[in-house]
Amino acid sequence: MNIDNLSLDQMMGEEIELIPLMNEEDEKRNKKQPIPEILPILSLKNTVLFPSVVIPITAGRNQSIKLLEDAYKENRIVGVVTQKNSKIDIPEPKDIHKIGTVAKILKMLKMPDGNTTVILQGIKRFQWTEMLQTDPYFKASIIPVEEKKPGAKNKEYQATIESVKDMALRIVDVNPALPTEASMAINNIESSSFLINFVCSNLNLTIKEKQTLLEFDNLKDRATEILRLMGIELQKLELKNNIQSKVRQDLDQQQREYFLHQQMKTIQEELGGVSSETEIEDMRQRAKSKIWNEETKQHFDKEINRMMRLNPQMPEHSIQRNYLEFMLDLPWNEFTKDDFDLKKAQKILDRDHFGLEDIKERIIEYLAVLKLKGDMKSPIICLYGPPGVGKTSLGKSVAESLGRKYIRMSLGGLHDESEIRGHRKTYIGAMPGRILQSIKKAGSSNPVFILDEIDKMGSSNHGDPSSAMLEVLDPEQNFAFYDNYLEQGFDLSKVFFIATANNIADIPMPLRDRMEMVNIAGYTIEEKVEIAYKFLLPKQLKEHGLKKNDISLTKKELEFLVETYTRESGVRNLEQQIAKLVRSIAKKVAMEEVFESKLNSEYIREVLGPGRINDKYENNEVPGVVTGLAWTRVGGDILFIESILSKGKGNLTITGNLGNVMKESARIALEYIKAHAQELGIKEETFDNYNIHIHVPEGATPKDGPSAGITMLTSIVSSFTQRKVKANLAMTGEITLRGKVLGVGGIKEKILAAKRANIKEIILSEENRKDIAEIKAEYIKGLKFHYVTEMMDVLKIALLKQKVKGAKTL
Ligand SMILES: Nc1ncnc2c1ncn2[C@@H]1O[C@H](COP(=O)(O)OP(=O)(O)OP(=O)(O)O)[C@@H](O)[C@H]1O
Repeated sequence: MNIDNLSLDQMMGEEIELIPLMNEEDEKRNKKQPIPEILPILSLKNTVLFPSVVIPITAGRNQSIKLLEDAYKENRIVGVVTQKNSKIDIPEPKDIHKIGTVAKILKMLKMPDGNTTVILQGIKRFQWTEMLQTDPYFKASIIPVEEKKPGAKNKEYQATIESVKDMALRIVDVNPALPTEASMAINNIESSSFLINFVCSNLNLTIKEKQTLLEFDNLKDRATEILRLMGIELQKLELKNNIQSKVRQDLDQQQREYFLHQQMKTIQEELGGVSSETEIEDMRQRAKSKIWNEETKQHFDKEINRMMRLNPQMPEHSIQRNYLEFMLDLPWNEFTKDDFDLKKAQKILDRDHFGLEDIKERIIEYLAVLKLKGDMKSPIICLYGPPGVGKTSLGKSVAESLGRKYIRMSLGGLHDESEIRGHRKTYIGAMPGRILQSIKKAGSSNPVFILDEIDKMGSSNHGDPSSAMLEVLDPEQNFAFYDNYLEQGFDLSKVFFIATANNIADIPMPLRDRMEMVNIAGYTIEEKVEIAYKFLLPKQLKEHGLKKNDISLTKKELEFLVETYTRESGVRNLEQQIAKLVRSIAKKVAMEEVFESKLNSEYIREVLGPGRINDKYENNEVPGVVTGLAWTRVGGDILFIESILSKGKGNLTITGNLGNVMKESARIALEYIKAHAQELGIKEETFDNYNIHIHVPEGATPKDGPSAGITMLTSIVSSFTQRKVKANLAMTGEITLRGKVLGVGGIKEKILAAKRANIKEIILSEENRKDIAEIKAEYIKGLKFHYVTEMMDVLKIALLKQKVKGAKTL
């Protein structure tokens, strides 16, 4: 047996007329309807019928069908109650509620499936008192139960009714399952009790809740309760709607993105480009051949998965792609095989460089240790010396002889630590550090890596690059060099670093401690001529596409070239001058002009211009002019110190763009001379009657340092005594007020410069004797050294008894 609600469709079937809504009149009529004292009782499983409400019912149980048929034939009045438990098929009197609603059968239809459908309208509530019959259906004696309805003037009740109406309309509004016509129906309801019962009947409530509502005797209480239940329902509906719309939005967004991605992929493929998926797949394939440790592998997987999640149109996508490309491009644990044939190495070094025997030997020793020990733990070599002496090119030869890749990185002007270590990749425009960029370029993890101009590295508020360099150069740390961009340690321990510098004093101390310093001082004129003859000229001829006998330059012409057109310790400028000459001939060859392949000094002058006469020792005819030796970043040089007396009040003037230390030397010298005037044969009043002016040409070049001390001393004494300075003499040394001569630096370069300038004798501090001992005999051939400790000794050697021609009497 089965009693169910009729669906809306069925209700709208042809044979059912639409039941007009209840108005006050209908209600009154209903109330007056006589109710018999004994009624057939129809039990419903899932429905509670409220007074005045019209509902369709389908009866499936035989008893119910019989009941309805009998009642329909009689007065069409039945008592409708709800079962306490809807699961019971054949209920007994104890299984049904006591309170129900008397109903009128408005219509009865026989359905094709054998069921009977009736349209019932609730009339008023009742309570059954005694069950008189249970077979074939329930029949019981009943008493009507009146409802208490507050009057029209009860404001609270009216307000509650208004709220019920508003709330009902809102529920219709937010519940997508309800047709919008429902709000029209609600608006048309005039009777307050019908409104309450209509809402009770149609609201989505449990049967138990509906039965409780039905059992409220006071309509106001029923209204209040329904209001509460509607509030809950409304909240539930709104929550559900919110969730649904959010889910829908998320889905819409995802679908949209998926759709757009697909479109983009197709467009990219049409244009012949590579889609992001293909790119990622390529990268995964490339990663398979990489020699990575577990940690790096995991890192790569994590990062590539991240890339997959990124939208290819977003800038993050290309940042991520660049990062992964960089990881893949780096030569992780990829090495070139070393060639440890040291004889061959020696040959290559000799083939490319003239002289430099000590340095070459040191390099071969280094390679020997590398061959035997197999690691690079020995300190890094730093070649230092003036520009153009072959520091960088030596590194290149080392790379060739070992069969390693060669890279050079200039550290000059580097101020920022991140240039070495890179920027964290979260920054826009972030890049890896230059060390790893160079390694990537080299394509192997063990190249010969020249760190050029390590002394020119500065520091700024962006951090000190030298601290990052410490990690690079320290064999204990560089097996896991951390680059901020890569976010991984990279092994630099197999890299053969060679650093170069011009001035070791400018290399930060901690860096200097980690390197083995090897000095390349510079070349003598003879050596330069040899280098030009054997290396630079053939190299330039080759570079300009000329044949060997297109140009012939004898050593004599080369010497002229060196002396007239270059002023340097190295050979870079010389190489440039040779290149100019070679170019001039190349032009003639190309234009098929007739030319003389043997280049003489006239031709050189024609191409290179008048040239400049190098500073050479001049003469000793003028008092107060003494030759000093200076050290500059470009090597050694000679310099003249001049002093002159003029009538005055004993003032000292110093010119020539001198630094403080040099000015102090002048003052020390003068005070020393004043203190020892008698010994030196100078009248004391001379100091008060004459001004002395000391000048060091060339004024445009800044000069500083203490090494001109003895030169200034000699110059001032020569001016005050008008004594001649020994011919072809030069000197260098620091002075003290006590009269001592201290040692100075840059001796090798100074000696070379002195030789070039035609100096024959040199005064040095005793402390510098050891430096001279280190210089090869051929460099100092023809030079005479005087080692002194006292300033008086300098004067004894430097000043002749003889006065200059036309000497003044002071
Ligand atoms: N002893 C030498 N034999 C042959 N060629 C040399 C020698 N010394 C230098 N050269 C040549 O001189 C040129 C300049 O040398 P290189 O660039 O190595 O100088 P550098 O000392 O590294 O200078 P910088 O300090 O400016 O870097 C190169 O072409 C190099 O081959």
